Parts: sequence; structure tokens; C-alpha cells
Amino acid sequence: MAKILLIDDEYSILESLDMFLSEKGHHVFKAATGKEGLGLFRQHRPDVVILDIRLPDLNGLDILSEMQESEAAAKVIMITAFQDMETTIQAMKRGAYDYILKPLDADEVEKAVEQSLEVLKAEQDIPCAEDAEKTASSDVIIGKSEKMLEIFKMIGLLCQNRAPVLIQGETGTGKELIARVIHQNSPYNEEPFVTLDCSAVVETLLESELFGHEKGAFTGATHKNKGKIEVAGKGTLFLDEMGELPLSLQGKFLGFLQRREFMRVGGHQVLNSRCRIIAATNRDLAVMVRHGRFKEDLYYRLKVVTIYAPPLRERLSDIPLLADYFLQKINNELGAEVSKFQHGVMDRLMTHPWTGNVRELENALVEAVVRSRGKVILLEAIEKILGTYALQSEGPSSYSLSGVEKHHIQNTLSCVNWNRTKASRMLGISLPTLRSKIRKYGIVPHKETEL
Ligand SMILES: Nc1ncnc2c1ncn2[C@@H]1O[C@H](COP(=O)(O)OP(=O)(O)OP(=O)(O)O)[C@@H](O)[C@H]1O
Repeated sequence: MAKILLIDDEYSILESLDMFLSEKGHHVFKAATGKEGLGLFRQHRPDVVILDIRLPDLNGLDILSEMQESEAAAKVIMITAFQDMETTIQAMKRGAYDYILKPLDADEVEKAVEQSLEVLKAEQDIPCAEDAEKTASSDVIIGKSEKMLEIFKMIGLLCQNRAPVLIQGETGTGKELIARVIHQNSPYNEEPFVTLDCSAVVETLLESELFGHEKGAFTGATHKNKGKIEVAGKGTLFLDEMGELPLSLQGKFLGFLQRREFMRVGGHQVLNSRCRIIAATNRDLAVMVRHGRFKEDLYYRLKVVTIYAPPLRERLSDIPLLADYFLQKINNELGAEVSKFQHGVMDRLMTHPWTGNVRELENALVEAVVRSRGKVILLEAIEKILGTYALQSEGPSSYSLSGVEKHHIQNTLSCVNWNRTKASRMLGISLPTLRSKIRKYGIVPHKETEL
């Protein structure tokens, strides 16, 4: 049972809502003016307020602001007979939970009240996302899994020298972030960090992007231009999507790596650069070498130090940390105040396939924050968002229902270290059913330690 305050100057609405909500077991207070409503609000501290925008004495929006500024945690549902964009935006901006048009539909009111109570409960029950991550900055690598600890150790070693580094990993696993952190922690962190995405520049311009060009080197070269190698100077050149560097340029680039000398396109002067090279790729360069699409010598030169950025599915234990961190970061960036996850959200996040890895997780949370109407990210909202992502990333025919089920069971088992009892509870099926599905789909642990 919740305490609900109704503020409306229309007698018939007050009476019908009172009857309807009292029947549902709620304790209802009524006011026909703004002043009376604010009095009852202070006196009874209701959980939900249903507030008309046009009142004889005060403006509903101002009452809303006053309620939001008070210590009370009440959720306010605005009602109005007049819909206009500006007022709707204002109401949501000032923290209204919902905005419903008259004539009122009982189901709509009931749904809004129930949802707002759910949010209120979640806000009161759940502790806030850890303050430790309040300093959310764009160049912090979050993770405590064994694989991430190995990466941190490797970064520590790499910061002390200038050896080329190859970072391999699927899209969105944090390859660029790792490169930035290596740069930041090195003695040359005051020097530039320059990025060249080899997949984003047309082949004909890549050479000049990399090495620069002299005036008149080709049609359109109206000025002399420094290439990324030169701009990076003593800093770091990060070559993203290295697998896309055309074969014709791979030889030239290898020459630069070996001698540390280069010439601008159309130039004759030999220049030097001591920049550190960090290359990243989501392709398997070894396979490309076998197929003659990547120069073997360049591959061996680059792969001396290889960092493997693991996909999220291989480090599920990092998901709660990442989620808390991103929530803080998104709040800072968007000026939002969503600080909690409803129970069940984390389990759901840990069982999603995350084909887009950390970037996909971050994007899903941005959407969840933007859509949230309180301080809590609800499970229902996450389900909706992840449902859309699954449809977008899988396409209509790529995943059969049984394929999705197998994948989901596999992820859940990994996430609880193959504790079948816990997994069956999370999946909402009995232990024998889980066992039979494991047999049916031939699911095996990824690593021996998962057994
Ligand atoms: N471990 C992590 N901790 C915090 N943020 C992360 C982590 N990994 C990735 N991110 C964030 O996820 C997003 C994608 O990361 P990044 O661009 O480094 O991935 P990438 O592997 O280089 O992607 P792509 O292959 O598509 O270029 C960025 O916003 C980055 O800050």
C-alpha cells in the first residue's frame, strides 16, 4: 500500500481517482488547490503525487519544482487537458515521472503509479554505484579479471621502452584505450599521441597521411603537409585497423620501422622520426599473412610485443565494475543523476552476448540513462534495449532460437564459474533441465578452471 496525493481542481477527477486507487489498496489524500496540495505533501510525505498542471492558485510546474527540491523522494505524475511540447518538456526536465493527458485512462494511470512505485522502491533498496569511480576519466582501463591484470602488468613494462606494440582484439574491446594508457604512462607523455585509422582513409591518400607530402606532389596538393609520423614526433603513432593498410604501403612502412627514416610524398629530403608505433587490429594478421594479404616481415616486426584485448565474454566478472564506472561517467557527461541498477540488471548484463564488447555495453547504458525516469536503471528498460540490440546485431536469420538458447546458457555458466545450481536459478529452470540442455547442446567449459 502506498500513500498517494491527488491535486486537481476538477472534483470529478479527484473522486474517481480516489475511488480507483483506494480500491487498489492505496491510501489517498486529495487537494483541490496548489496551496492545499503542498500542505498535504509536507504533512504526509506521499510516495506518489498525481498533479494537475493548471490549478486555480498555482502553476503545476512550480509545484513540481518545489516538490523536487524538497528532501522527499516522491514520484510526481503530471496530468493535463492541454498538451503542448514546451510544457511536456518542462515537466520532464523538472523531474516529473510521467505526463498523462486527460481524459484519464484508468489503465494508464495504474501503470504509471505502479512503475513509479517500483522505481521508488528500487531507489530506496539499492546502494549507489560505488563512489570510488567518481573520477571517471576517459583514459582509465577498468577491469580486475585475470586477463586485464595481465594487460596492466604488460603496460607497466611497455612504458619503460619504445618497442612497437601490436594490440589484437575484437571491435570495442578497448584497443585504442590501451594504446592511450601506454602513452600516458610513458616518459614521453607530454609528446603527441596521434591516431591514424587505416580503414577510414582512401588508399590513394593513406601514403600522404602517413608520410606527408610536398607542395605539388599530386593534384590537389596545394601546400606542404606533415604526415602523422612526423606529427607524432617523439610521441606515439597509433595505427588503428592496421590490417587495412594496403600491401603497397606495408613495404614502405616496414622500411620506416627498420631505418626510422622516411620521405614525404614528392619530397627528396630524408627525415627521421623516433615515434613509438602501436598498431591495433581486429583481424587475424597471421591468417592474412598466410593468404598473402599482409607482409610477413612487417607482421613479425610488429608482433614482438602483442597484447590481446579480451572480449567481454571472456571476462564477465568485469561487467559489474564496467557498468558502475560507465554509469558514473555517463552521469558526468550528460548531467544526469542515475545512480543505481535495479536488482537483476547486473545478472542480465552478465548473460548478454555483447558482440560489440565494451563499446556496446557503454552504448546500452547511455540509452538506459537517457530513458530512465528516476535514479534507477530498471530491468525492464535493459531488457528492451538489449532486445533491440540483439535484433540489430543478429539480423533476422543468423541465430536460430536454439542457437540463442545455447549461447545464453553458455554465458550464464561461464559467469557463475560453472556452478550449475546458481546457473539454473539465474536461468529460471530446474537443475535437471539445465543438465539435459548442457548435454543436448554439447556445452563445454571454455577453460579447465571453469569446471
Ligand atoms: N576496460 C575498459 N574500461 C573502460 N572503458 C573501456 C574499456 N574498454 C573499452 N572502453 C571504452 O569502450 C569504448 C571503445 O573502446 P576502444 O575505442 O578503445 O575500442 P577498440 O577496441 O579500439 O574499438 P575498435 O576496434 O572498434 O576501434 C571507448 O569509449 C573506451 O573508452
